Amino acid sequence: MAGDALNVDFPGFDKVVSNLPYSISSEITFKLLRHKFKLGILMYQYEFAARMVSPPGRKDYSRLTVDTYYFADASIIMKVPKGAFQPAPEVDSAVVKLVPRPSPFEVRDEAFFLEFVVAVFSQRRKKLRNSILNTNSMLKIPDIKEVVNQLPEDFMNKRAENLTPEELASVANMLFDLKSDKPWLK
Ligand SMILES: C[S@@+](CC[C@H](N)C(=O)[O-])C[C@H]1O[C@@H](n2cnc3c(N)ncnc32)[C@H](O)[C@@H]1O
Repeated sequence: MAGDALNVDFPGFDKVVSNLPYSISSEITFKLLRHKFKLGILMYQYEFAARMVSPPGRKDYSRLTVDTYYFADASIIMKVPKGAFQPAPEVDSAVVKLVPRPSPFEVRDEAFFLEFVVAVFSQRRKKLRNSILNTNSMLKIPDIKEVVNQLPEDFMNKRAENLTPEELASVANMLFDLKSDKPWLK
């Protein structure tokens, strides 16, 4: 493959091994996760790798974490200190193993779920109720104020950063059903 990895269509492959350009870690990872492959061994800046595998409730837990978990099992298999390179860079690195698999939780609509995750993590310090209200230009839910009042109170009062991927998916599923005129509430 030749060219800008962000602009060319990836060819078919089973395995990807790469010392990635750290400046495009996010874009390349989101693109890769949406590609079909069996195994990835990828080196990232350590802080980025930590965000890929963070548990909920930590500062590293992010859209990247949930997106990664939705598409793949990810684990840090090796920390690579800056001193391993000559000349030494300014940052530590980590090798991540990515094993794509079906999502461990059900989403009613993949595109909507992934957009919901982008929306609520764009306001990660806000309670879910407000982050949904504030990002409805992305989510496009009719009668959003009424809808959020009917969603589970305990989820609405938490921040996205404190909800597991499964919990986020359950809220996204309820919203999607309401949006598609299939009220689960009645
Ligand atoms: C960290 S270096 C790794 C170089 C080499 N593979 C190695 O392991 O020594 C990342 C490489 O990605 C290239 N690169 C940066 N942005 C790219 C892009 N958008 N598409 C393709 N390659 C890119 C850089 O030029 C650089 O050669």
